[in-house]
Amino acid sequence: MGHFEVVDYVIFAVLLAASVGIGLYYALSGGRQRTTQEFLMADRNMGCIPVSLSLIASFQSAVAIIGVPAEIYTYGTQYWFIGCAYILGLLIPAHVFIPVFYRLRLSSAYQYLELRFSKAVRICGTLTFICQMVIYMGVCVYTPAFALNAVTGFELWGAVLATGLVCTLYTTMGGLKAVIWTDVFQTVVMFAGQLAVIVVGVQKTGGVSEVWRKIWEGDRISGLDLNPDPTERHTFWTLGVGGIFLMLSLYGVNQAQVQRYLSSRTEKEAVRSCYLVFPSLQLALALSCVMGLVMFARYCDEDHSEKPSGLSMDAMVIYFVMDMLQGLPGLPGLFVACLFSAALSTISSAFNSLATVTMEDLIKPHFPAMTEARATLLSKALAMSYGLLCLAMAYVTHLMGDSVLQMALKIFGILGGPILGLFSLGIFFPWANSTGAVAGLGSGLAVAFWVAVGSILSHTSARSPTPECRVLLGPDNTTTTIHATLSNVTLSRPSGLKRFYSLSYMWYSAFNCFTVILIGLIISFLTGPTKKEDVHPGTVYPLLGKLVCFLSKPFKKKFYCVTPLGKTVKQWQPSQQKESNGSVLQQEERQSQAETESFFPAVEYETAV
Ligand SMILES: O=C(O)CCCC[C@@H]1SC[C@@H]2NC(=O)N[C@@H]21
Ligand code: NA
Repeated sequence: MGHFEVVDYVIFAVLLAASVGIGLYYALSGGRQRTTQEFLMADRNMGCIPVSLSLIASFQSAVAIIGVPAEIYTYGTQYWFIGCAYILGLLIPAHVFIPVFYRLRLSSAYQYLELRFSKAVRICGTLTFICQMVIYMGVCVYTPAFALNAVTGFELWGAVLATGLVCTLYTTMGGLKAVIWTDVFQTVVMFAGQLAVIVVGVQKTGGVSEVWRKIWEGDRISGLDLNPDPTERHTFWTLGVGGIFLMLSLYGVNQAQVQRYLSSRTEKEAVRSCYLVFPSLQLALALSCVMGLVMFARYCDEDHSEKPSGLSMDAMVIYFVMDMLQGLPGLPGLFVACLFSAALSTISSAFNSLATVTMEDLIKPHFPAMTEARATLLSKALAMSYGLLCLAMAYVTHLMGDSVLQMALKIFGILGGPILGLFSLGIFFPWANSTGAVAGLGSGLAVAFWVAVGSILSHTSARSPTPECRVLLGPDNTTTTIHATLSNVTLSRPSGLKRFYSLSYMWYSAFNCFTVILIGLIISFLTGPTKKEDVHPGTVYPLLGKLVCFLSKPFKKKFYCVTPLGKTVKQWQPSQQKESNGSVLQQEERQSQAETESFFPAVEYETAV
């Protein structure tokens, strides 16, 4: 089933060659990757278009291309509501996280944690991030190779090795510039591949109206499920609200994305790139969901006997693609190129961000005297070693067996959620101190693993409706319902601890984030909250102050806004720059501080006038 013509291999090889070519170009042009500023930060001179396409590519891998259609085919279009989470999931990074990180002129997001808390907090954050990305990278390398192998006999470990090596090669040679520009190229290939499958799929299934009829009768268009039960796997709340925290953990505080924001030539360019992510992410989501619907329309009214038995849902997507594109030379190759583009662009982003944080957060602080040449060489060696580590992780994924989409989203929830909580604790709660931060992160991770392991051991993965597919059978047009797939039988409502374990994995990000914040604040207050004047300027975003000012706009006189206590506050104008604790601020720092203060009005409480 699904053999490849020569032209398909040529297209796949062209994709790999193009990526290596871009890497080579950036290795031999510009500053020739001789400084970490260029290698890790792309000289901080990138425009918003490439940055925004690169931001998409970072967390849109073969997992989404295979996993989302499988999700839609099995459970209907409920997952599509995650698109609602993209609104706040991108607005908050654009207006809270980017200004804070950009004005502190960081290289690694975790430098923020040392400025706001302490070196220990920075190390803990960095190590958690490294765990998250290494495991996630394993899933991303494994997914395309495994799915292809299951259906087409495509050489599994050969593909994994080819992907890993090509990716390590151009990441090591061309640094962040190469990673961003290959991401741009690979995102275009990714969209093209999905579009090709949809167009051919619709045409082969009898046209749009026929596809729509089958989808409608197959009850695949899910309504707005407002069920508030947090153990329901996918509802508007778990996807639309729980998804916001998933997005914040990825597009707000994940180093791979923060590094792209920081590589933008200006803060405004970075904010614009964040805004540009929204339409592209909606397009990516729509393409994946439509692909799942077309696949459903194609196979719904067929008995499932002729399919190779035991194919997982993820492999079924490849089966569908090869079935659609067979006999159209070049298109199977295009889809394989699309799959590996999605994987490569995510893995290269992960490599590069891992190398950056390892250098900036774990090595440089201990070797301040290290020369640029040696530091850059070490960064390249790190990219290489992470490449090999990720191949090992691919094997671990082989053993896990969950649906790849669910696996990736769980990883983000279990490890990304606590990191989001740690940064939120620092940015929104000035009283939080280092002890609270470490205790919060530790407890957040402990609870996260407790829930995750609990849900695996008690097999109460969140209840899901048994998908049905009503089809017209026989000449007398009787309708029969068959179960599209044998999903786990819905269990009786679990109680107590079992209920806790059956929390929907889409709530992991929010739940773990709040655990870190709650514990972090409690410990901070118990061990002596941080005083306002001790907080490093520009590391706190006065959410309350901004909200109050924003909400009280109608009543606000020029330069004043009313606090909830009815007092008037005088917004601090840059001209009234004070020497903070006696030391004269350097002109440049004064300017950046003024910028920061003007963005976050440092409110001073005066007696009511
Ligand atoms: O594709 C992957 O590698 C991970 C699965 C998707 C991750 C999340 S889901 C919400 C957001 N939208 C995306 O396209 N990726 C992230
Ligand atoms: Na990708």
